[in-house]
Amino acid sequence: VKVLFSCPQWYPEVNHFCRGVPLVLIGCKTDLRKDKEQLRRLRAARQEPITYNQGEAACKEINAQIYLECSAKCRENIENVFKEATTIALSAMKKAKGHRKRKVCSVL
Ligand SMILES: Nc1nc2c(ncn2[C@@H]2O[C@H](COP(=O)(O)OP(=O)(O)OP(=O)(O)O)[C@@H](O)[C@H]2O)c(=O)[nH]1
Repeated sequence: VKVLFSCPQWYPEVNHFCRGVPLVLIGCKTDLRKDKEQLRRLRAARQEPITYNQGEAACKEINAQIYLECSAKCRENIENVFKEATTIALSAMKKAKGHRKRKVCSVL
C-alpha cells in the first residue's frame, strides 16, 4: 500500500513506479482550515482550503482506496490513518498470496 500525503506532486511518480499497488490518499494539516493567518494568505492568492468533498473526488480520480483527513499537529485521526492503511495493505497481501497459490495449482 502506498500512502499519499500530497497528491498532486506524488501521484504521477507513484502511478509510474508502483503500478497495481493500492493507494490511500490523506488530506493533511486539517487544522489549517481554521487558521486565520493561513486563510488570509490563501484568500490573497484567491485560493481556499480544499473541502472534504474535493478530497474524495481526488480519491476517485486517482483510483485510491480511501480518502482520509488528519492533523498531526492536533493529533486528529492519526491512529485511524495508520489503521486503515494497515488493513488495506494486509488485505492486498492476502489477495496477492491467494492469486499466487491459484497460479501454482493451475500449472499442476
Ligand atoms: N499546521 C500543521 N503543520 C504541520 C502538520 N504536520 C506537519 N506540519 C508542519 O509541516 C512542515 C513539514 O513537516 P514534515 O513533518 O517535515 O513533513 P515532511 O512531509 O516530512 O516534509 P518534507 O519531507 O520535508 O517534504 C513542518 O513545519 C511541520 O511542523 C499539521 O498537522 N498541521
